[in-house]
Amino acid sequence: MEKLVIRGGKKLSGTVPVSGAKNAALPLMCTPLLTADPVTLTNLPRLADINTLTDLLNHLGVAVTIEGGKGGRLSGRSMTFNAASINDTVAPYDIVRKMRASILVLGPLVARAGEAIVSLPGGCAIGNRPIDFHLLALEALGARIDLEDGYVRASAPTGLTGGLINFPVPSVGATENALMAAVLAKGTTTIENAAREPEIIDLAKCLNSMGAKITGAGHETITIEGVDRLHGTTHKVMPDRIEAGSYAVAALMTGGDVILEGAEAADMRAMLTKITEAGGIVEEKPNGVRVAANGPIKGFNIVTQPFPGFPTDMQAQFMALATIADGASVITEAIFENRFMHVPELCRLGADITVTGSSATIRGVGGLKSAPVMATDLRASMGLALAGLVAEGETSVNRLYHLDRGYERLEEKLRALGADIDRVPG
Ligand SMILES: CC(=O)N[C@H]1[C@@H](OP(=O)(O)OP(=O)(O)OC[C@H]2O[C@@H](n3ccc(=O)[nH]c3=O)[C@H](O)[C@@H]2O)O[C@H](CO)[C@@H](O)[C@@H]1O
Ligand SMILES: C=C(OP(=O)(O)O)C(=O)O
Repeated sequence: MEKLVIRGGKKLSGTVPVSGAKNAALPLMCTPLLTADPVTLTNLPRLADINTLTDLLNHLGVAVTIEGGKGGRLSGRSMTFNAASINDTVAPYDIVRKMRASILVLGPLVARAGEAIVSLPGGCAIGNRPIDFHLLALEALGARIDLEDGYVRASAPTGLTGGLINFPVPSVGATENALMAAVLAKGTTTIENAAREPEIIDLAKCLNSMGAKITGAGHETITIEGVDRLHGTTHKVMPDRIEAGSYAVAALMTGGDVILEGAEAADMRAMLTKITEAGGIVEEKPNGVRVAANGPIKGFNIVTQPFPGFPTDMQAQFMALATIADGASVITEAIFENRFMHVPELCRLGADITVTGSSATIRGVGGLKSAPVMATDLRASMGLALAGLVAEGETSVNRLYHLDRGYERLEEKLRALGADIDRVPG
């Protein structure tokens, strides 16, 4: 096992290239299941989750080729997926347990093959994370759902039929599954209370370029006119707004000045507003977004919400920022019931945080002090790495497999900005 060793106190400055978005890439990689033609995705990030989904697609019979790399599965950024035929409709536990987003093969498999048998993903460190909305969506399109031996079987042997899907609360994954199921259904589907995240828009763009007829992506109501078949396409994965936001926080915390190259400010409004409230400078540039410190960090309040609200995937990073603010901040986690696992670890670095229910009160301290810390999930790991960048002494962050799910070449990118950071055997 490896760990990150960070010697805090360096100001970050320069330009950091923003990678393709993990949370856009994963649903996009499921679109090839909907067509017998090849689909090429460019700007794919080099991440463990991309490998896991590649394994699952291979298992289902999708041929995957990696272009532009110097060898090795992590070296390419452009991949072509060819699902000329589907050999298997089972997503096995061994793969699904590594990555919840495996559930995204459910909708496209039922739509194309008339059946999908997917292991129930179960909960994870941040919460229970049921999949009832995914199942509700498929049932609304006429699929029969059975739960057996830890697997969900969805079947529609004569094909899906368009219908009304009304989500109780917006769900990113369930909206994506619903979209990928409805594109090949007979007739019209309406999704009410759809998630409005930019990743949904990216998925709809890709599906439309394959011949789908989707309108309203990015709004609460999405309409899909089913088509008989889809064709291949080439699609560029959107920039990762969560990765970009994480580097924005790094710039502000370290008193630095960083250009987030390729970042899309329009997708990051809620977090950029909080950067400004915390006293940072935000400047939109032709090639991205500049974030710079401008004096002491001020306290701020956050409630996580579905897009366009403040993203839960940035909560841990902003909590790290709040630990060194002048004054108190309150952060309320309203999406996942157990997403404060970084709190005790931040406290080990000297932070002053009290949690009451779903709210954390963070009283800024003069400075953090290094300690070995344990990452519990992806964004918690980034929160701890950010704290390490300002902590006095040498902080080690263990359990890097979480970070490797979602941050491409993290230590390389931070080092290029001036951080003193190494990945070492743990
Ligand atoms: C791969 C990916 O894109 N992951 C993101 C996606 O996860 P994911 O798609 O799993 O998250 P959802 O938007 O579905 O979750 C929103 C809320 O709905 C609940 N829910 C969801 C589905 C369901 O069937 N039943 C149910 O109750 C969840 O427990 C949660 O409380 O959106 C989350 C919320 O922005 C992000 O934190 C994740 O990084
Ligand atoms: C929670 C996350 O991912 P996933 O939904 O894949 O667990 C995340 O990206 O922060």
